[in-house]
Amino acid sequence: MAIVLGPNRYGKAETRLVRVIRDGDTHSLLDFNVSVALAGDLAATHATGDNSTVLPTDTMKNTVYAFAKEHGVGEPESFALLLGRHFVVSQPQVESATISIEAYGWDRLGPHSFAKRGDYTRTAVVTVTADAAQVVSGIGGLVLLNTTDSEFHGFVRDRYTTLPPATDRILATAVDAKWRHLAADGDWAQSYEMAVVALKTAFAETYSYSLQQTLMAMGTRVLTERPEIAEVRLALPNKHHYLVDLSPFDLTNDNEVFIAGDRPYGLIEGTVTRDDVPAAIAEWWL
Ligand SMILES: O=c1[nH]c(=O)c2[nH]c(=O)[nH]c2[nH]1
Repeated sequence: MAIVLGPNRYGKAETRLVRVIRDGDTHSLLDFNVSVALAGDLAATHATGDNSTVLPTDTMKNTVYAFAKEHGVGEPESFALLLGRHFVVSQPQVESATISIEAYGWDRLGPHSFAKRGDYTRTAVVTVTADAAQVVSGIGGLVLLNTTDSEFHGFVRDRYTTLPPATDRILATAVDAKWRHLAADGDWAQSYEMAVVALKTAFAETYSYSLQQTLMAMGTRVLTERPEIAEVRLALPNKHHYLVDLSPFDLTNDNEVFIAGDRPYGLIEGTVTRDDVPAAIAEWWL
């Protein structure tokens, strides 16, 4: 029996980068959280602490900031590809580089004034190897709610089941979604905007008998409308809204007054994929 090192990677997580682009008096702002993870020939440092193939994580952080100045920052997918390719090309021991970016939105208030969008974030996870690149885009924390057109009944009942069947309920969720692109180039801004429109439209337009059905409809809509996307992964928390019992006050409650539940919550997760696309080159998670 031997004990061996299994899969491993390392990098600098959550480098916070704010880049101001000045066009005279009119400025724009990009606000990223960048994580770098490198994998490759790292046996020596794990075995003996021989760091001769270890690019310091501190250097990765510096590279993020220097690239923001030298190359500028645009779409998160483009910046992630630039960084990933740099580490694979410049460091022979690096076999794969995964760059993950969360992009925080700022709404313009004036030529150089902005208000932070407090809700959802845009994400990009790019994996680069010597001969391939994989781009995964996504959104996190997009809260959606339908006040009707949602039912849930016909479910399994056992001796612990108390949930009453619902023929008209609130359906609410905070969408975490990621989608894998077929190619490593594209119009990232347009693709992202239209994928998000597809997710929102499918949520709003689906008459739902379960959040699972809504998940499938959302993933299907993205793939139907966006030929550049191979596969969509969704995690949909069921943000339960409970009808308040107003009968002690001699009041009716015809689906008008709710308690917004916090936890626990149902968590519905699934992948919707085309059946004729190449497999992912690297594992990716939601
Ligand atoms: O859309 C739903 N799916 C479920 O699986 C489930 N389970 C539950 O208690 N409520 C719901 N709602």
